[in-house]
Amino acid sequence: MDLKLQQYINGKWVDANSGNTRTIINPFNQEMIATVPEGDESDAKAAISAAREAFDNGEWASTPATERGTIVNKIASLIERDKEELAHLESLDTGKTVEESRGDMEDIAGVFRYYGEIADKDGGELIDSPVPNSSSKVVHEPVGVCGQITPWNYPLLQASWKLAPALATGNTLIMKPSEITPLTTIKVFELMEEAGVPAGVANLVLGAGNTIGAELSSSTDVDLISFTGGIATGKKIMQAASGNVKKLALELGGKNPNVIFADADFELAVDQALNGVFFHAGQICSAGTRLIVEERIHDEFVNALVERVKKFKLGSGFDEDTQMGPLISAEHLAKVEEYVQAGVREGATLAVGGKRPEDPELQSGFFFLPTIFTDCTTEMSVVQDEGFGPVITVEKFSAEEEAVKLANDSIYGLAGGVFTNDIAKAERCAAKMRMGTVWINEFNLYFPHAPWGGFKQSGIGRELGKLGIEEYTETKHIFQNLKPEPINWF
Ligand SMILES: NC(=O)c1ccc[n+]([C@@H]2O[C@H](COP(=O)([O-])OP(=O)(O)OC[C@H]3O[C@@H](n4cnc5c(N)ncnc54)[C@H](O)[C@@H]3O)[C@@H](O)[C@H]2O)c1
Ligand SMILES: C[N+](C)(C)CC=O
Repeated sequence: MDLKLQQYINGKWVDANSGNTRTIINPFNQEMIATVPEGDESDAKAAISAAREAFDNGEWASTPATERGTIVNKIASLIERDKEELAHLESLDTGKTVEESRGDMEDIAGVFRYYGEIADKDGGELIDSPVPNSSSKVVHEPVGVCGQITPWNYPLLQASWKLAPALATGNTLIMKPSEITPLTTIKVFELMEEAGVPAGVANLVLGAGNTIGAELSSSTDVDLISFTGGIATGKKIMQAASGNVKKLALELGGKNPNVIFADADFELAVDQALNGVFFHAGQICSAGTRLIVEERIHDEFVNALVERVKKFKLGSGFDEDTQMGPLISAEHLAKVEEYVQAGVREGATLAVGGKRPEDPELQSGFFFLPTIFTDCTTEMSVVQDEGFGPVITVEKFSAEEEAVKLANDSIYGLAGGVFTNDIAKAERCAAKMRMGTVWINEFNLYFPHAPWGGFKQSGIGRELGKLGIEEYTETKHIFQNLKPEPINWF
């Protein structure tokens, strides 16, 4: 593998201080793909200190935004140049199909391009000061040293949403990718070095969350933590970050409703409902795993889903006809199995799937059959909890208000969908659905220009779009008295 397989701290490629390593495996066949350093708190501290020094010396923050934008744009071009290699690495590491990974790499290049282009578009704002003989302006400055922690399901995509705006706005950073999927993030650090990101500005530490992630979250030298991952980890990070009242951006989980009205285009809704869940084997924060179907079409809709699901081709992400790859790990597979068993115990009906496949060719991988539960009710754990696997629950409704109530009956509020040909009805539902993204006659679409994030326990803050830049800036008001005079109070 033509990859450095090291950490990147203060402009140098280094092993872990302890000399420890971790083996990275392919979830399709459990073969070893690579051995990478397993850093710990001491590596995190070295990276924090490099990022602190690089921020405090002021060089990167005071580099003209146009120049920073040029570097971020160059990273986009290098990702486009190395797209095939990156897609191959992502599929090896995650098991997703190489076609999906290619799409991810295009999205990732697009994110760097978007932030590269808008890096120099914020010239601040002049305020019409109410005080005579004064000037008043608002400027945006980088937050400082940013800790960035990412999950395994979209390793490089989630990293790009953090790296690109942080660099464009003049911050310095320490990235910690998921310990089980670090390869494409390592590769992008090679590309960032090639693009001219100065030493110390972007640092990469590899290893576990409870060591490196915890150090980043609690360090008083880190000014902001941007985290994407599960709710339980997000809560720990919030607590650890309180020590120095860090700024926090949290992108957490979802149990996302997809409301299908009887007047929807039937074939479109079936197709999008399947894509919305089974893409990447359901390991998507915004997967539409909670189907809410109008009673009149419920049976026909479920039958159509089941017939399509039975024909899915599971296999290696590198086989052209594979539609769904494995889950990420043995541990995650065991969690999904337990989640499904809980659904059965609680009285949901298994319409299809519910177990590992029997195909001998899939026995070395972490495969789980696409699964549909019917007869679901809101209090069931499979309806309320994020399973993060290829599992749909189906509930019925008969009135619009009931559909919206079901959709909102969740601790989550990441995303949701509505399928109907009645545009007024779609707009009414979208207005009442309490989530960060609502798709109408669409599911799981995102692009760099529009913000992404969750209501309720799905998170705090927004990534992407102009709000994605705001996460990485502090706002400063500068007031100048142009005719100063003593106040003569004391
Ligand atoms: N909202 C979004 O945009 C979005 C996107 C992708 C994934 N997710 C969510 O991510 C979850 C799946 O990812 P996961 O299993 O990797 O999540 P996770 O919370 O287990 O791990 C995420 C990251 O946090 C690190 N971590 C673990 N413990 C930590 C600690 N104590 N302190 C600091 N860091 C720690 C991990 O090492 C990893 O890098 C799902 O819940 C999914 O919905 C959300
Ligand atoms: C945010 N997204 C949809 C790219 C990945 C969620 O897991």
